[in-house]
Amino acid sequence: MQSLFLGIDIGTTGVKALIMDEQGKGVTQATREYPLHIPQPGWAEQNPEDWYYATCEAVAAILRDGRVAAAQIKGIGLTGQMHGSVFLDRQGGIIREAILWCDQRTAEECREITAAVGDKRLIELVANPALAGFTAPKILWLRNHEPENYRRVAKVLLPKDYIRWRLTGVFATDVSDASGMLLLDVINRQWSGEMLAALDIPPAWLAEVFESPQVTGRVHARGAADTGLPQGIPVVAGAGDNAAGAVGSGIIRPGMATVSLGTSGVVFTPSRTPAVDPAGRLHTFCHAVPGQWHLMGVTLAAGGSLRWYRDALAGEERAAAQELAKDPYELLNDQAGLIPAGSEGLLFLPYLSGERTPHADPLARGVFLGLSLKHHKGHLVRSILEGVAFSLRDTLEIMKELGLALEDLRITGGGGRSPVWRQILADVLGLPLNLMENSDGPAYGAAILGAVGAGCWPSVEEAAAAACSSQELRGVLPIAENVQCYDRLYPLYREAYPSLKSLFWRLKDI
Ligand SMILES: Nc1ncnc2c1ncn2[C@@H]1O[C@H](COP(=O)(O)OP(=O)(O)O)[C@@H](O)[C@H]1O
Ligand SMILES: O=C(CO)[C@@H](O)[C@H](O)COP(=O)(O)O
Repeated sequence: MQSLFLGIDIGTTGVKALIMDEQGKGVTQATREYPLHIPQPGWAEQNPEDWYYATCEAVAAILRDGRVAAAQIKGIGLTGQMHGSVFLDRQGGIIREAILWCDQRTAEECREITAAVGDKRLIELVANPALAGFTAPKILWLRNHEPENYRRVAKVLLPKDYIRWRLTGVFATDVSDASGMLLLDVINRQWSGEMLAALDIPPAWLAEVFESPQVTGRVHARGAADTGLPQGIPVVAGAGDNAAGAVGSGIIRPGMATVSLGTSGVVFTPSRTPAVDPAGRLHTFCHAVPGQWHLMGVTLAAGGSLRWYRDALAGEERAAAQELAKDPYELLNDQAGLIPAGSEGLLFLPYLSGERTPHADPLARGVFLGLSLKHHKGHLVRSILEGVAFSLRDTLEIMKELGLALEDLRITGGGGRSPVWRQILADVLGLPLNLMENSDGPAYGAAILGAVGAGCWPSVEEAAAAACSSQELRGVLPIAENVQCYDRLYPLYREAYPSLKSLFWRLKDI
C-alpha cells in the first residue's frame, strides 16, 4: 500500500486538506469555508474554533471519499494564513477572536514598538520594521485596549499552530511563520530574548520553534476522535502559507519566485542570506527550506478585492451562477475578458484593507479612479484585476531595484484559476509566468514537508524538486500590445496613492 501525506492549509477564505502520494502526485482534496468578521473598518477577525471545526470536516470528507485509507497517511504538514493572534488562557480556552494578518488596528502599537526598541535595533533584532499586520503589535494592542483579556493570556499561537495544538496537544511553531510575529531573531532562527524583554512579553507565551520539516508531535487520542485520523501520525512544524506555497511550487532557490493571488497578493523569492530591504518595504523572513531565507512583498487585498466585489456588487451574477451551477468568479472573469486592456481609463487602487507593500499605510483605502458614464460592471471587474496586478508590479519593481534577478515566476493562489487574471498579470509585469498543473501551493507544500518529516525524502529541496518536476508547467506569455498599454498606465497608478494619501487620513475621522 502506498504511503500518503496530508497537507492542511488554514486559509483566510477556508481550510484546504490535500492528500499527496509518495511521488508527489495529488490524490484528493477537500475544502470548507468559514466567515471573516469585520467588526470595524480596517479590522479583521476569525474564530479559531471555526478553523478547527472546518479542518475536522475537511479531513473527514477526504477519509470518506474512498480514495484514501486512513492507515496510509504517514505524515501531516500544517500551513496557514500568517501573523494572526490566537490568545489562549491557562486551560487552553480561546480568550477572544483571533486578530488577523489584514487587521490594521495596531498603528499606535507599531509606533510604541519602534520607540521602545529603536528603528535600527529593530531591524538588527528581527530583520523587519513594525507593521500593523504582524503579531507583536496585536499583543500590545490587547494589553492597551483589553486589559482583562490580556491578564488571562497564557499562550499566543499562530493560526496553523492552534490547529496543531488541537490535533497533538503540542505548542510548537516553525521558523517561517514565527518570522512574521516580529519576535523572532530571523538571522539565528530563534526567539529574540532582547525583543521579548523590550516589549515585556513573557517568553513562556510562545511556542517552541522548529525548522519546517521537523516532527513536532503526533496526532493524539482527541485529535484522532475529532478527525477520524489514526492516532500517532507525525505532524511536522510546517510553514506560513507563503513559504509552504513556495515549496509546493518548487521555489527553492534565488532567481525563482511565486506570484500569489490568494486573499492577499504576494511576490516571494528565496535568498541564501537574511538580506534586508534598507527601506523596509519587503519582509525578510526564514524560508521553509532550512538554511534559506526569503524576501516578499504583500498587497493586502488581491483576491480579497475580487471577493469584496462578488459579495457587495455582484448579486445578479451570484444568482445567475447559482442557476447555471457555475462559480460566480467564472462569470466575473467572462465579463472582464470582454473589456479591453486598461479598462477604458478606469483605474482601481486595491487598498480595501489598508496596505503593506509598498505603502505601509493602515489608512489607505480602495478607489475607482476615472469612472465615467461609459463604464459598466465588466469595467469595474477588469480594473480590479488590473489594479491588483499593478500592486504586485510595485513589489517586483522594488526587487529589481535591489538587484534581484527573477527568471522563473510561478503563479499560485485561488486567483490563478482565472485565465483572464493570469494574462493581465503577465501583461502588467511584462514577463512570462508559469502555471503549475497543481497550483494548490500551500496545502501541497505542507504535504511535501510532512513527507520529508516522515522520511520519504531526505531534504525539502529534493522533495520539492522531485514532486514539482512530475508536473506540467504551462507558460503565460505577455501580449506586446497590452504590455505597452499597461506601461503607460502604471505611472498613473504610481502617482495616485501619494496624491490621495492625505485624503485617506482625513477620511478616518468621518
Ligand atoms: N475562478 C476564479 N477566478 C478568479 N479568482 C478566483 C477564482 N477562484 C478563486 N478566486 C480568488 O481566489 C481567492 C482565494 O484564494 P485562496 O488561495 O484560496 O486564498 P486564501 O488562502 O487567502 O483563502 C478568492 O478571494 C478569489 O478572489
Ligand atoms: O500577511 C500575509 C503574509 O505576510 C498574507 O499573505 C497572509 O499569510 C494571508 O495569506 P492568504 O490568505 O492570502 O493566503
